[in-house]
Amino acid sequence: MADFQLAYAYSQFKEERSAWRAVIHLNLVRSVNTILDVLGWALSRSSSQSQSPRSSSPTRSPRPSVARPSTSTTVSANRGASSTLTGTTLSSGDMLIQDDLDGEDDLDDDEPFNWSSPSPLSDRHRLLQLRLAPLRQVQRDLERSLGAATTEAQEYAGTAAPWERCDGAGRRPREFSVTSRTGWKTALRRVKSGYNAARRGSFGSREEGKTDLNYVEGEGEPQAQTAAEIIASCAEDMAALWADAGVQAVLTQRKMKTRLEEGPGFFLNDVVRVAARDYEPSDEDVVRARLRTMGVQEYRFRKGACRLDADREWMLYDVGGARSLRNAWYPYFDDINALIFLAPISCFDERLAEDRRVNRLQDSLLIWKAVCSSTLLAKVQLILFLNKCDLLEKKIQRGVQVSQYVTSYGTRPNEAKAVAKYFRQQFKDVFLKHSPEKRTFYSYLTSVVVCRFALRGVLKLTFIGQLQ
Ligand SMILES: Nc1nc2c(ncn2[C@@H]2O[C@H](COP(=O)(O)OP(=O)(O)OP(=O)(O)O)[C@@H](O)[C@H]2O)c(=O)[nH]1
Ligand SMILES: [Mg+2]
Repeated sequence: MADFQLAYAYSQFKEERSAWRAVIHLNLVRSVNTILDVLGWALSRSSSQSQSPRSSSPTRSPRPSVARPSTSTTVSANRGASSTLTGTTLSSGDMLIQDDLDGEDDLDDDEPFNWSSPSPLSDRHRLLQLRLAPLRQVQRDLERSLGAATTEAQEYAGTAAPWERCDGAGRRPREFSVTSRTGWKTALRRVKSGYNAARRGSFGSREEGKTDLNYVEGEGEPQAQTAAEIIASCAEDMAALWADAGVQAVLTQRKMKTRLEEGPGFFLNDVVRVAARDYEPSDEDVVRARLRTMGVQEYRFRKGACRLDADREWMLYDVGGARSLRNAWYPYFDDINALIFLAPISCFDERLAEDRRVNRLQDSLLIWKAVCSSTLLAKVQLILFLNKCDLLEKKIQRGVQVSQYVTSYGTRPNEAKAVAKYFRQQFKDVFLKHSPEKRTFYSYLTSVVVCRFALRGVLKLTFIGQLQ
């Protein structure tokens, strides 16, 4: 969303930019804490291995098994539309997706590391662990000052990997998010100035001015400042942690390295700059930051929407993509000109955070199908962005085989261009089969982080062509 603001409401974007510091700090600290979790787990593994190679951790709690569907599932282009946007109806059809994805959750707590001995971990790593321990509290404080604590739902994201912090049943806590009840913009403003900003938005409706926010006025700023101080004092250790060969070996072995680096909101490569006391986020940082939206956010753009109609006001609604929030989209469907649908096509080998059994690409295609079939949207121009092409390219370059996850891809070349073309065709087939009325298929391959100016061009074309 930040990309849209950057392209169309730059002054507003600039105003909010410094407030993003807390979000970016939170992104950074979350990455470090994730690494510390893996490291802690690996240290306990390596010490128990050195004592008794086959013994398991005494603190290990049993993990429930996840029911898995059979060998592969199919995204159908033939079936009738699902009546809700949360539907995950599967049937035989076009794109076959393998259920057994990368196996990242299949790690056994008892599984030893395949260290080429000796273990790359030592007391130095325990020291780093200790020195970075204050970042746990920093994460909690930042989440609190951004408003999450008051609204976080008790939602769990399936079975946790062994290194993840879990409740007694082995379930992982949900990803940090800011809901529209507080409004992330409000949270940002609060962090920036402690100002009791107007509360806006309400979950699942277009009403404004709801005041169900429960926070202490002015609390955010001091907490964010303290967090920034601690982060600055931990900068060297964070950099050392990320640069450490032993840590990198653990992350690589646990398939965490690329997941972290290619994941959203990754700032560890910029740790020195981001952790500095005088850090001010750049435009690029804000675009790269991850702040999950839950609910619906409203944006107004006046000028610059298009050259031919500079004074027209544009309303843009950004909806949270999480499964539990999709029904909140409906109130917006009856009165819009265009719907921009972003489908991250690099996610063909990933699972939903909300349900680790569901492939992300498959999920996108199913929502796309529901959107295409909706009679409420029959006259709305649908614009499809097949996004995260840069990550798709990276993944393929490091040897990930698409056909291993999307079995229907068959023997087509394992090249980003061909893969993107194939995925685009799947979305197009669904569009053509399920649109209640004849309409043109508009789709664009995008990488919003890498080429935001290209995106800007695309958007201009789209708005001029379709919304006037
Ligand atoms: N590398 C890369 N990262 C991207 C791209 N598009 C988005 N991201 C990153 O993905 C993260 C999530 O982006 P958001 O726009 O917040 O995601 P969202 O789809 O709104 O997700 P919800 O708010 O949960 O619905 C951010 O860290 C972005 O920088 C892309 O094309 N390439
Ligand atoms: Mg969002």
